[in-house]
Amino acid sequence: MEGSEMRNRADAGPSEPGRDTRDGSTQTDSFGPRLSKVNLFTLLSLWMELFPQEQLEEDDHSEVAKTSAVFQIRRTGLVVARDSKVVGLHCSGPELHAGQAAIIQHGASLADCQLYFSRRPCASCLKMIINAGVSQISFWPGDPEVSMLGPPSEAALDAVATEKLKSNSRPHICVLLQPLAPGLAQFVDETSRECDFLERMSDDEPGLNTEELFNRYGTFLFCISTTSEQHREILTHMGLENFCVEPNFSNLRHNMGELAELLAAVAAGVPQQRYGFHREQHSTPEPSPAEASPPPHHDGLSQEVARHCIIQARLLAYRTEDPKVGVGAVIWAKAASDGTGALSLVGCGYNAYPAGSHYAEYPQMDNKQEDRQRRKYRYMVHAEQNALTFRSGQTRHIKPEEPAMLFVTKCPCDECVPLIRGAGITHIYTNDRDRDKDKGDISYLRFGSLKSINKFIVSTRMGGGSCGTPLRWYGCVGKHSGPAEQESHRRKKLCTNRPHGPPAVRSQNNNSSQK
Ligand SMILES: Nc1ccn([C@@H]2O[C@H](COP(=O)(O)OP(=O)(O)OP(=O)(O)O)[C@@H](O)[C@H]2O)c(=O)n1
Repeated sequence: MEGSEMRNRADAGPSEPGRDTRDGSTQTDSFGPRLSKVNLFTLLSLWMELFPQEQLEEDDHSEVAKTSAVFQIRRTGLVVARDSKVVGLHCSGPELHAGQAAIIQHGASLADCQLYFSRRPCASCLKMIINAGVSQISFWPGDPEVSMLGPPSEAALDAVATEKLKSNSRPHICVLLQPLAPGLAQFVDETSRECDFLERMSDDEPGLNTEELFNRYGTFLFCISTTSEQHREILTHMGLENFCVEPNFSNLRHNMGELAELLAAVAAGVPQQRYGFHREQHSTPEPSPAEASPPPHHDGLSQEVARHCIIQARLLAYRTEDPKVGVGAVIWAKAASDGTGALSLVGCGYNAYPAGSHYAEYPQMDNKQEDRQRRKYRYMVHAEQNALTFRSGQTRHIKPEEPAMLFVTKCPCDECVPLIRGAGITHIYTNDRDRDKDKGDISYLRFGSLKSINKFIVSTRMGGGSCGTPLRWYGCVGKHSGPAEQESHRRKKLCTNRPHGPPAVRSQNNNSSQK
């Protein structure tokens, strides 16, 4: 392992200092514990591995598929970060591995980037990535891309080659896992159960058992499902013997388990069934249930892909710096052709104070604070604004011929609508809970009159939810109003008056924030 470093930060202390609570005494709400950047990137890479797979084209790819099966090539997810900002989200496709897709898209601009893989990449990917001059390669310490659970010969050859590449390379090749901030797992679990998507369903179908729906989808694990013995064997073959000794091994499995459960909880908050994004029709009355049968696909984007992307946005929201409301946004354009089908990342972000600033220096109050100077609104950069500012690079300017899709966990506000339109976004996927509200310092009045952009609003299937059941569409003005809505609005917050949980964790210096 000369020249490279295998680091386990699994037993490092909290990744970020505690939040400055100078104003805490007057704050009734405070955002919960925060996801560390390393863990966000790790989670996004794991989630990318599950990007809905495009159908293999029989003629072109069947041979590739057969070869992959023989060599047990596992699908892999990849996050490319530059200066701690996500500039690429990739996954293996029918033909290209995730690492190869990244090389094709970014080329030499991978230099000095940090790569987060959901599996240790195979030697053919690794050599190209090292060659591109990346500064760091981190991978999830489970079964590698050339699976150790398959035929041994290929895996053994690949393991020898990757070890040699590691020992001769400049970039740090390592395992980076951080423990979750205290209380984060519980916070994510609670907020996922109260997620807008589940909440909307229970509002509309009061009898619906959302708890059951939540639990049903919360089961996938990343190499946590292998037995301890198998896992030890895999680690040993990968040259990670140092993880096999106690207490390292238990710490590693514990940290992996926590992250996998967190991802499962976030994904479970956006159920696959009884739910979907549906295009809002302009100037036409809401169709009756009998007429309403939106196709499963719209503009070529399946419900599965839309769900996948909004879950990415929800993961980003757990990096918020807003004391009250976490919002995440991700923008994809139709362009590339790796495992993401025809999608290529434009940018992503979450709501936060301006990059490089000290959180505590800024007002943090909401509009319940009478002194307007102490309100956060003039300082907080919105999720969409960060996603548009920190795009993936020159190549990711939004081109008129490439439909650009924004997935955002909260309805765009009046400050963001002109930016979104001006940037050339063609599709918005969101929910419409605050739509048409004027809250004084922030208002949501312009979204409704936005006609030039296709709007897809989360809606739920009515009356049993079998595939043939007609759908009822939402996105209608003023649907939620009155005390019930206000109560529901109060509960919708990612964190509102949490009865328990540890003190909030906050970075005082957000130099490295993804903006
Ligand atoms: N599309 C949006 C909408 C809102 N925000 C974020 O959400 C915050 C405002 O949230 P909102 O719920 O409208 O207002 P609050 O005053 O926080 O809460 P309340 O509902 O109690 O008024 C903004 O500061 C911003 O951080 C965002 O990032 N992107």
